[in-house]
Amino acid sequence: MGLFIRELGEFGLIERLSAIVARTDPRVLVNIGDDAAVVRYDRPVVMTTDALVDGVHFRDDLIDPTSVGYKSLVASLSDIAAMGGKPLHAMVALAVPFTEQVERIEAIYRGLDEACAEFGVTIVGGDVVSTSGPLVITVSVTGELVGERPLLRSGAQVGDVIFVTGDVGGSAAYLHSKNQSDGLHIGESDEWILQKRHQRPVPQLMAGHICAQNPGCTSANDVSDGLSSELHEIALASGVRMMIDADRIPTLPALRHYARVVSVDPLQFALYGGEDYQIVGTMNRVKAGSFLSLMQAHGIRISLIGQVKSGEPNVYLNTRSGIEEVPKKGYDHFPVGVEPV
Ligand SMILES: Nc1ncnc2c1ncn2[C@@H]1O[C@H](COP(=O)(O)OP(=O)(O)O)[C@@H](O)[C@H]1O
Ligand SMILES: Cc1ncc(C[n+]2csc(CCOP(=O)(O)OP(=O)(O)O)c2C)c(N)n1
Ligand SMILES: [Mg+2]
Repeated sequence: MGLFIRELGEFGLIERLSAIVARTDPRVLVNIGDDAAVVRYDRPVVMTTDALVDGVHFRDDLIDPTSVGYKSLVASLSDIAAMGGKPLHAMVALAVPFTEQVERIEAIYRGLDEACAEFGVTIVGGDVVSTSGPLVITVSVTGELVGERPLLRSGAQVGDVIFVTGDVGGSAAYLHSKNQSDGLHIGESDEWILQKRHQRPVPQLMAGHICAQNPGCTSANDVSDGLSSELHEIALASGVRMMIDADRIPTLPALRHYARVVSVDPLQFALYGGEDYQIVGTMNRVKAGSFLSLMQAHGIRISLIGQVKSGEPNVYLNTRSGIEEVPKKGYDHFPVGVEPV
């Protein structure tokens, strides 16, 4: 049996956790240990926060605690990327059950630290409280805008092309496979590929920088709730219609293979799954060629998946059998009309 947090106490835990994430950063004037942190920024500040709840955002049998920590930071970095920002500092608030073991929280912090090191972020503070409910990790990140302006959801123009980075649906396919009762639908190497999408998503920071510095990029949104949901957000904020081509939506061979085995349309995962942490956005058609080349020169996979049209804000899918409306579904914490279980 490991050590329980109540044997260590609040301050003992904070001491251990801050040792895991300690780093020196010339921008940090006051680090962990005082009433608040003080940092120095030279440019407009971008800030975001996301809470992750045990049982809702992660579950022991789907993800290891180090990856939970890693992914908790990535979820916020992804929002900063989609705004055209460079993440710099983070705050982490933990609501910890009385029965929690120190080992698990330390593992989460090792994952947070891993992501901090990889993406140049310093954790400058946080909070620890007890709870009679599940573990909640709230990560807030601040950074600076890299370009002259933030990337918004509201700038899409009629005639623009729609782009998405990387591939979508892999994380949701992994969750789906783990929720199958017989669990034998997936080969080992495909499972490993999809597991990585779920457990270790990559925030599209470089793609966000390139978008922010290109005046032809008219809107951007990160894919947390699902491609459909994010496209609907852009359509609504910009007052445009989005038309996407089913055949151009980028999915992994491992996802398509799994989808075939379980007889699910791969687009179900790609459009409505979520937690892809890719960037979807719109781009002036004339500037699209050089934009694509620059992305590719940086090793970023990017696909043009459709066009922006005029009309009532909505999203449509062009398939081989015709054009259909894409429902605005995706991950919703409080779906209307669904009674809690
Ligand atoms: N409790 C809240 N108080 C104030 N603003 C909130 C709250 N929850 C969400 N928001 C804001 O609403 C907007 C949409 O949130 P959300 O759907 O979570 O975006 P995302 O998918 O990018 O994380 C964001 O600007 C977010 O900051
Ligand atoms: C145990 C478990 N069930 C379901 C999911 C899938 N899931 C949970 S939250 C979510 C959407 C993203 O989270 P949210 O809090 O809506 O992020 P935001 O849009 O605010 O960035 C998804 C797809 C998961 N990761 N783990
Ligand atoms: Mg959010």
